[in-house]
Amino acid sequence: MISVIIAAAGQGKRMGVSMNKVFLPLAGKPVLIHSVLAACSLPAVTNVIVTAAAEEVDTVTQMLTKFNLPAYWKVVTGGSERQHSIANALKAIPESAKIIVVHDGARPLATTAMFEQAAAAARKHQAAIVAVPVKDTIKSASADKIVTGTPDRRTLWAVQTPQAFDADLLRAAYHQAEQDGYLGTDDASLVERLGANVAIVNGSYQNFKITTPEDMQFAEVLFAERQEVGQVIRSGIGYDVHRLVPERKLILGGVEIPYSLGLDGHSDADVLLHAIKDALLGAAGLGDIGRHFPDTDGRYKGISSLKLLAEVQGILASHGYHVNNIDATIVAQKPKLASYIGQMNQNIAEVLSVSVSQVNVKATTTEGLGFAGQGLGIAAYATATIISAGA
Ligand SMILES: Nc1ccn([C@@H]2O[C@H](COP(=O)(O)OP(=O)(O)OP(=O)(O)O)[C@@H](O)[C@H]2O)c(=O)n1
Ligand SMILES: C[C@](O)(CO)[C@H](O)COP(=O)(O)O
Repeated sequence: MISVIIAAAGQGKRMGVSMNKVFLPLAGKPVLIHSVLAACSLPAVTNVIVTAAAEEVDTVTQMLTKFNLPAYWKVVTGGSERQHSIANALKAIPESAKIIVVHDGARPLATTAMFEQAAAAARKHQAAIVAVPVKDTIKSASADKIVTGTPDRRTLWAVQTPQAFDADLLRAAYHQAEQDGYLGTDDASLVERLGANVAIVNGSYQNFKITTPEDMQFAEVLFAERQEVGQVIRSGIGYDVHRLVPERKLILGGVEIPYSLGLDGHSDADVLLHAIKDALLGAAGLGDIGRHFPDTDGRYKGISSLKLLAEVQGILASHGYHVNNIDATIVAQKPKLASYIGQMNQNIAEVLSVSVSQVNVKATTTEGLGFAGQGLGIAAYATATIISAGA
């Protein structure tokens, strides 16, 4: 189980704008959201703690709510220095966390691979940082700008985030730093003080910290490039069956259809939308509706499947996907569905924010064969294609 801390409680003074730099829009999303989503792209991440300045807690909360994160999240108030912010966030991490990954909200270009490699190295070595070899010659200098030394560049690394740690080790390091009044500029430096080894995993020169206005311009270019290069189409399949029973409404594609029987189920039993949702989640590699909306959860009793379709759309959006097209077939001997299909297409298109031409619902009988043919139940098949903006 991995817990993530995202540091976003700074002021962004060097950016020279009137708002916190992590709120600035970048490739259609705030900088902070890119950083959070990069961290959440690791399946083992179960919770995310975001630090925010006291006066920005509401703004950050609203922002995270809007982007419908795939993991549990919480916003905590930061401190006057980054280290104080992380110390506050540590208090909100569950005791059960094994690995804690710390990441700057201002590093939106971190990749899933960086998080994976840092976490794997932390499991092996207890502590790991993402870093790149320095390219320039580095000098030390006195306050009056006289060079005092030239360290051997071959031993120097420019350190980034994510930084990943054994949870107990990181807690001990922060405790010790507080006792000693030590203030470091990254998390690993606190762990180094305990004598622990910190492993380096290769970062990327593109994983820079957004600090000054030209960083925003450069990041825009890199995101645009990723979008072009990395855009992929994925497809998914969904199938569902519900039993026809008396005293239930028959709802298909969000349309209530007059019939003597209705579909039985925990929700409104809209078999068509269930198949479509499974196809969408399958296309995104995100499991199925049973995983996201278990029928053991009372919140979903009788719920409109259109509402859950909207939630699935939000989950996909938060993973950087949008819907390309849906094709679906309802298998029902009775009632005749042709006159309702236009409305089903419209309902689905509206919820998925696509045009009606991207949704194609069909219906068929089975010539009296099988459970559908005998009128015992209705089945639905769906396929979906979605487009990702790339890694
Ligand atoms: N008290 C602080 C200071 C910084 N940060 C976060 O730590 C990351 C790295 O810090 P930095 O780039 O220095 O951000 P700022 O402090 O916001 O920038 P500046 O120094 O230009 O004011 C940022 O995502 C920032 O929001 C934080 O959580 N709490
Ligand atoms: C943690 C860090 O991003 C590693 O490079 C960096 O040290 C943060 O420093 P800042 O002073 O908060 O910019």
